[in-house]
Amino acid sequence: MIRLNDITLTFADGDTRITAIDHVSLTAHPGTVTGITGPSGSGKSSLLAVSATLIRPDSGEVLIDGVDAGRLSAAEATELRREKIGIVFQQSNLIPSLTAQEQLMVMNELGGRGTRAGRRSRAVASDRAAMLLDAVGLADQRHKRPHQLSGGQRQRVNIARALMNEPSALLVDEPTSALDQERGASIIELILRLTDELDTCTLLVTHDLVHLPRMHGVLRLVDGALVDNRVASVS
Ligand SMILES: Nc1ncnc2c1ncn2[C@@H]1O[C@H](COP(=O)(O)OP(=O)(O)OP(=O)(O)O)[C@@H](O)[C@H]1O
Repeated sequence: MIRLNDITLTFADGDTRITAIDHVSLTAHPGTVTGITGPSGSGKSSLLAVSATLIRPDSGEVLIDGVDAGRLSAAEATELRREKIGIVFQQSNLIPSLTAQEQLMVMNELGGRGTRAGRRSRAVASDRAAMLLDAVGLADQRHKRPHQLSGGQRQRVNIARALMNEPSALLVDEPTSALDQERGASIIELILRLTDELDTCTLLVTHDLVHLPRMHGVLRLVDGALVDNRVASVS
């Protein structure tokens, strides 16, 4: 579970400070996708970065599976990210020289001993990579490198890679921004299905309102503050 309690985050801006997140609280449960929406500059990416423990807020608590990230040392926070958090960034950041299968295998090398599955042998990791690439519809593309894949396929590899270490939290930033409507919709469907099958608590940033009715809950930000909090029946 991800729980944010009264998060405020500011950035220096000359002599003053910009408030990127303004007293935001949220709870995301396993098996659900929470959409985070709002206009450009409203704090969506900042909220995801705080949830990922990549940025420390000025105040408030970030709890990942009950662990208070604010009380961890930098090394412990890195370990928490490896074990518990899968991140899909807006820009595909695949390694150009590696095949799809190898992109996933790299995550196993980074995975700590304490992950939900522990660090696996190469054979077990290879099986999990193959299973995930199959789950994202790329079983027959696994030996291709990023330049041989379409934008939608690269995004699918990103999602599979984020799930390699069995994270309890999946954080996804604008996964459809570089895709047409149809490919975007199929990426959203994929994230919904994997969230259900793998029981992740998923936060998904999108400015595309079309996808929001499919989510279990929606948070709308304006100027860093929560203005609408729709939580559906699924919890
Ligand atoms: N590293 C930073 N340094 C200074 N200001 C920042 C930094 N990151 C974000 N901001 C500011 O914080 C506010 C929120 O930015 P953020 O990127 O979280 O918004 P967003 O809703 O994700 O925007 P977009 O939809 O355009 O990606 C903006 O005013 C932005 O300029």
